[in-house]
Amino acid sequence: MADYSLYLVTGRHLLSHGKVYAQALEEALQGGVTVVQVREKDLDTLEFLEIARQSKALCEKYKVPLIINDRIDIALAVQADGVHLGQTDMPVHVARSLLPPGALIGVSCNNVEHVKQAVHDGADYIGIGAVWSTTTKRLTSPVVGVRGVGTLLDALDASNIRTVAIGGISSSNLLRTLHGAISSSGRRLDGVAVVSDIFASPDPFSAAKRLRDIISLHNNHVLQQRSLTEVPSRYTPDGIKSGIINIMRLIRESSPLVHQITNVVVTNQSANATLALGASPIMATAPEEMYDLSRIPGALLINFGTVKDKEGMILAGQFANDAKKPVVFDPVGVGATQFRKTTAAELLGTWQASVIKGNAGELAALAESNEVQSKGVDSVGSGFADSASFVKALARKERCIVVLTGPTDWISDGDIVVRLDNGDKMLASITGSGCMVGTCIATFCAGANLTDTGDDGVSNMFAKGDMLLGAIGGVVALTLAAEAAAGRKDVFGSGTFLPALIDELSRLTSDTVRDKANIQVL
Ligand SMILES: Cc1ncc(COP(=O)(O)OP(=O)(O)O)c(N)n1
Ligand SMILES: Cc1nc(C(=O)O)sc1CCOP(=O)(O)O
Repeated sequence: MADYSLYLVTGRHLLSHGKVYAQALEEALQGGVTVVQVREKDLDTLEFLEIARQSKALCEKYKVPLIINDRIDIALAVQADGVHLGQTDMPVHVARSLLPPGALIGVSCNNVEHVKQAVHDGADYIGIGAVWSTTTKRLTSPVVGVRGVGTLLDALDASNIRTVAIGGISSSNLLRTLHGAISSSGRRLDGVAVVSDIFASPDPFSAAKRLRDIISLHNNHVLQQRSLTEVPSRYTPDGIKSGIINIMRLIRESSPLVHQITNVVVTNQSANATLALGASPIMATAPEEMYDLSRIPGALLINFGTVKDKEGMILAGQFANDAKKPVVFDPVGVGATQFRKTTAAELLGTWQASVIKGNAGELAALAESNEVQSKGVDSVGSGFADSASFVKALARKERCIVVLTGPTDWISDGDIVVRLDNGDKMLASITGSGCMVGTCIATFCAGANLTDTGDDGVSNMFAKGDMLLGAIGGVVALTLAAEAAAGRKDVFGSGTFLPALIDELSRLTSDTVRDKANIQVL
């Protein structure tokens, strides 16, 4: 069976200055390309044939399948291994009847209908694109996005058709592409198809090798995760409490930076909550400072309550991913407007969140579920019928920790679900308590980021440390502080509750966590 993992699509016009086609192709093959497609859109037949012949000789030398784009006659003439067909090219069954038995046929797919048709037609593989925007080809269909690729993979059902993503893939977004493109049942891409990042490079060998190394890193990570069959002992209620206490100590000792791009309503109280926990807040929004901030140990919170600063949010998340810093995403009011939905999709398509936190209405909107509605930033009704299954499924889909807040808080990494029953109804009487949960989660994730053990799957590819523990710690800290504040004699209402809440965050002790945190692991 063909290995689609690094699928090169050529294009002679893209060659870097002074490069010769055959030389560039051979360097790419030496760098680890596993399939080659010859794609020439503006060559006469004779020139195309010559390029295809050269490609065939090199592909044979490196034992790599050769695919020809669009042209069945050329594929037949050079005895290529197959063809790639677009939606307006020759139908699969006609191509099949012309090609020798066993020929590979690939089809371009941009939406679920294309995918279903390709399965029905018996294609061998599909090219899903464009996953990112690209300048190599003028796109006539919308960009699918990393999360959209997962939706197309859902449409493959049990078929054994192979899949590659194409469009704008480079070494800077490959890991995000491989990690984020996953179906609800856990089906992943078989590979990625790349044009310019390899073929326009002055050094196609190094360009292909860089991509190859990222693919190996991702594959190793997947294998490592598969070998984790049991719930690790640190995720018993007592294990979790010990983990939270350890993170609390680390935050107080090391005071990590918690960079927060948040909304104007809560900026002040979020900064104070961060300080109360022992960390250092910075509420910076200018795109120009995102790189420098990402180099300082800590975590990033992106709360789009007043949806501004999108450029800064995009850059901050990308830099944080590069630096393996936690990214906590609080999509405040995402169900309220189409603009918020589009913005959330764009952000989540660009970087990998470590934790997504929201109320039932917000998370329903993100998951495109109608089970719970929102009114502005608030959730309407009593929530999900089965909150545990909901958070687990969303965590699997978004490839991160999901925190569903409410009278009971539910947290999942896609395998384990944790139920937390602390807090006080006074939290609902102040504005921004949900945003403060996000801040506390980001602060605990910053602490967890300092504890990376690098073993048994704790470290993930985009943020070092145990993000599940960080998310639980943040919720536990705020809800226990709320209980303590609400029980104080000097608290008479929401006006005195807020400062008491900040005080109690700073006074939170190991004993309180051990004795009062109400944690169940499901
Ligand atoms: C692997 C792969 N996927 C998609 C395409 C695009 O093919 P098509 O839709 O035929 O468009 P053109 O390449 O002809 O512009 C591809 N070539 N390879
Ligand atoms: C040939 C092609 N097909 C696409 C599709 O969406 O079907 S995108 C694309 C060009 C991909 O080039 P690059 O890797 O340089 O971005």
